[in-house]
Amino acid sequence: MITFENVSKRYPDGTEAVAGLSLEAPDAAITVLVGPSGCGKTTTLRMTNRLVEPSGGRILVDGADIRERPVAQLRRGIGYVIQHAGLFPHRTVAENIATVPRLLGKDRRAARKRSLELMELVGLETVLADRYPHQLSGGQQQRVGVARALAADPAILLMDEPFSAVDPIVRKSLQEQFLQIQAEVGKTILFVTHDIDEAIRIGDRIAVLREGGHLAQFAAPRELLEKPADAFVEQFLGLDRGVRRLTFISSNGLNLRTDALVKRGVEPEAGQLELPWLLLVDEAGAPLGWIEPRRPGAAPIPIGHPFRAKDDSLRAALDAAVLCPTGWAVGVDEAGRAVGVVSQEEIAAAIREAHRASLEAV
Ligand SMILES: Nc1ncnc2c1ncn2[C@@H]1O[C@H](COP(=O)(O)OP(=O)(O)OP(=O)(O)O)[C@@H](O)[C@H]1O
Repeated sequence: MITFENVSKRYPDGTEAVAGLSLEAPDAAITVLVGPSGCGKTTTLRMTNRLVEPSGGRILVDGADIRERPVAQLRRGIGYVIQHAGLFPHRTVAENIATVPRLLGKDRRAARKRSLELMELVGLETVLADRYPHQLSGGQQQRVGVARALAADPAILLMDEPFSAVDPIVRKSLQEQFLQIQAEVGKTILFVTHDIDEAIRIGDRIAVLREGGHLAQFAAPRELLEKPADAFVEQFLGLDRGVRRLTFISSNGLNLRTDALVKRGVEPEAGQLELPWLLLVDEAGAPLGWIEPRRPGAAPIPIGHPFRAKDDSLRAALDAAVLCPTGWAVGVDEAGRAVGVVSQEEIAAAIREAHRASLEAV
């Protein structure tokens, strides 16, 4: 656990970068520091590995003041990933990753073996091991940066905007993979970003900072979206926080109807002819499109995208319903077979129900 106790930083020119920051970053969790430019996120991160010394307060790792340990020893237990990866340009990928193990005295072969293992962990093909950083894409470089930070198996990872130098699609895949890696390695992570969507996607806890390094709110993502502490946090979260909080509510409480499913080549039953729409499925149960029983022979209407009935959120179900011209969402199982359909109206009722339950829980 990393504990900030009333930490402040005033730079020599008088800039108040961080003011009275107190928070606890729990073990094996991702704590995100988010806020507008200049609010002291990087300063806070760099105080944790003593690249910057606080002007006041204390930082503790597992209860011990970080000033009581030699800096080199402290940093050995802390991996650091920065924007643009910060790789050594004249070292190959494998050599970059092996930097710290080599410094710690690991022999060349063992260090290379570890590099290759880490490349696999972060989703890099090992054929890239002997390339130089400039021969990699931005996303690949970021992965090398993460692998290098993990190389000495530190308990703590500090990550400063690690995914911000790549395009949104690569960024999303880096985020997803990062979450998978974290599920495996369970590090205590402090992650800086200015992007609230990234914070909500990856954070277990989110610290929203405002100008001058003041902590505006420290909460889990769902709580942040449901109960922003003040107008600043609310504005920072953006206009669609109502829809985004549905990401944290499971869709498995939705009542999926199965009477609207009809197999290809099978005549609809009498009761089905009363329904406005029927979902045509193939022999294996995969959705093919919507048909109108009153207009036999018309081409099926595409379903848009389905949602995973067991594990997707209400947000995914709602999105599927609003994207489809029929206003119905198709729920599928892990094999992509339709398990039922649900209307926008029923999803809206489930949202109201979830809202009421969360108000009652307060
Ligand atoms: N070495 C320094 N000397 C003086 N002022 C500094 C120094 N480093 C940072 N600052 C100032 O401290 C404040 C906080 O900077 P910091 O880099 O911690 O913010 P940030 O939230 O990480 O910003 P960004 O999102 O733009 O990277 C800013 O006003 C910045 O100009």
